Amino acid sequence: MVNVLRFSDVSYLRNGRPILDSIDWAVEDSERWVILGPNGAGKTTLMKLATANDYPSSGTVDVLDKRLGRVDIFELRNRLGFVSSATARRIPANELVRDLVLTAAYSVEGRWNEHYDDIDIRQAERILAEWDLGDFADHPFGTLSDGERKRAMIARSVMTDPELLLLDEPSASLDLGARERLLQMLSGFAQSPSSPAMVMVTHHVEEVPPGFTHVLMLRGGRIQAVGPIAETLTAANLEATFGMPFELTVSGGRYAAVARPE
Ligand SMILES: Nc1ncnc2c1ncn2[C@@H]1O[C@H](COP(=O)(O)OP(=O)(O)OP(=O)(O)O)[C@@H](O)[C@H]1O
Repeated sequence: MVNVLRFSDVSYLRNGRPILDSIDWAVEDSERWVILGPNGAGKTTLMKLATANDYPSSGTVDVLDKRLGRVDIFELRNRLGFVSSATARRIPANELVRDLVLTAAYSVEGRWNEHYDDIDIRQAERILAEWDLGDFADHPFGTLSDGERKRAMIARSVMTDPELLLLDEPSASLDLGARERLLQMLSGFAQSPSSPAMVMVTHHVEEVPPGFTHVLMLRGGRIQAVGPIAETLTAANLEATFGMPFELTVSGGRYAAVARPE
């Protein structure tokens, strides 16, 4: 087992306020983590540190065995896959889906005059099929539905064989069918031994894909609960995290939570 991410006593302060407070957390290469918490809990800030897009105010963050502050972050970012609504906004609307995936191998957004190797072209075709995008390969990114865009961004992020894949709210804004289709794919991907370590942020227990192994629950910048999902994602921990009582059901590896009448 290899640590791909390690936060040691990490705090992140802005305007004298702790946005993350004394976070101790480690992710191993075989693990798939869900980060769960209410609005403003600090989830996006945690992802900024995990993707080397910011630095802690105190404590240490190690990403793929490299200490933030001591490593060339551009070299590190080539070993990470990251999908968020902000990364999708940077994609030119006229970029073809095939090129979107292919250009990841060359760390560019928007095809120019690069020459692509056959091995990269074959890898892109395989990944497009895997994420059910074969029919959209020649469509411009700007014409895709939200669900297709999410799949296209994930396909791009796995093109480089990242050692750690981070997904910030991949199911946000999707309709029920698109959400379920994406969850099935994420679940299959999470359960493949050849997949990288994964960390996925969500607000909703219904969006936890079966196959995810661990959960970190955040509230007000502090860890409320952390550990293997089966024993940590409980009604009591949801109440501590979201500040109200829930009835939690688990069926076929899927979670559902509704407010418990008081
Ligand atoms: N650079 C900053 N300066 C000041 N406050 C900040 C900064 N970054 C984040 N915050 C504040 O820190 C808190 C946590 O923000 P963050 O975006 O990490 O939460 P989140 O859990 O991702 O929320 P959401 O679920 O709504 O996306 C919020 O109250 C936010 O306003």
